[in-house]
Amino acid sequence: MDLLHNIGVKLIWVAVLGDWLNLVLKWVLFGERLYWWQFSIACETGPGSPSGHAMGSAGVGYVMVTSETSKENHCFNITHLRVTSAFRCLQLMLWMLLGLVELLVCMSRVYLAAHFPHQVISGVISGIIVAEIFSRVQWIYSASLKKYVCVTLYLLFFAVGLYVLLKAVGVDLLWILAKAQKWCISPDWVLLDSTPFASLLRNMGTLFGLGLGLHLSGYNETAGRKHSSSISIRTGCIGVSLVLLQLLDKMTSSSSNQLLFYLLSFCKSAVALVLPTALVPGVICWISSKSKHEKDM
Ligand SMILES: O=P(O)(O)OC[C@H]1O[C@@H](O)[C@H](O)[C@@H](O)[C@@H]1O
Repeated sequence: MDLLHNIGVKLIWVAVLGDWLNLVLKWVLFGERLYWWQFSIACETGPGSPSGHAMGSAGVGYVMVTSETSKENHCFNITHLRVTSAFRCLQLMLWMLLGLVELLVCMSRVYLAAHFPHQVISGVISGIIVAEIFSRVQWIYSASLKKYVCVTLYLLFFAVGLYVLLKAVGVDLLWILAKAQKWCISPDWVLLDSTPFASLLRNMGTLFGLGLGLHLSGYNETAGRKHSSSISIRTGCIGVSLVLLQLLDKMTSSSSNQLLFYLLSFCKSAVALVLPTALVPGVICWISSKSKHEKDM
């Protein structure tokens, strides 16, 4: 397993678990929002505390900066005692960049009146905590498909169970959805894909897709199609994956049937991970090895 592979895996785990935790915290904390219904991009259907935008960007940004600085450490081949000034400068610049990005994200959410200041600050802090916890977790890099399926099901049933349990005792966790439907200036602004269950299914699809993609790419490698060596093959995989992901992103499903919408949301997110991790590299390597074989004959 190389370093870049591990960084990619950690990024997705932090993004998914961070967003899942954001959903649970929002349900538990019941955070009110300000006047979020006055802008289309801020007409959110989930409670306000902690901010999902602040939490997600902080968690993912923290992983990127810490991984990049340790990767540079690896590239420069330097010991802890002999850290060069260029390396320190790079570290400082990356941390400053992350600070600036977070400042802009938080200010924009408060400016749009989607959040109170304490909600964006708690979002940044909780995002960093999630990322820091995952920097100590090692089993994610070698988790089997079975483990991915178990974690996906556990997270899904935990969130749905919490919703059903609280509903049974008279607490409606979707209270802010009704508010959005009542107050957002245009009904078109209330998008089904911003609802808590759409976000839950999207995250579960992403985690399952990652597990499936890694499992299939492991199968590709044992089948002799090693797709990590050639730069041209890697570039081809990135290019084709980006085009296919753009096409996938453009696919929308009708929101008239909510259950079907959530199911398709799960499938779309899973496919978005299987494509670049297994399908595209597998097919490109198969084509290239076939043409090489034909040339040799
Ligand atoms: O809490 P915020 O900053 O308004 O963010 C809301 C977003 O939070 C994310 O966690 C969800 O995945 C999105 O579906 C949702 O739109």
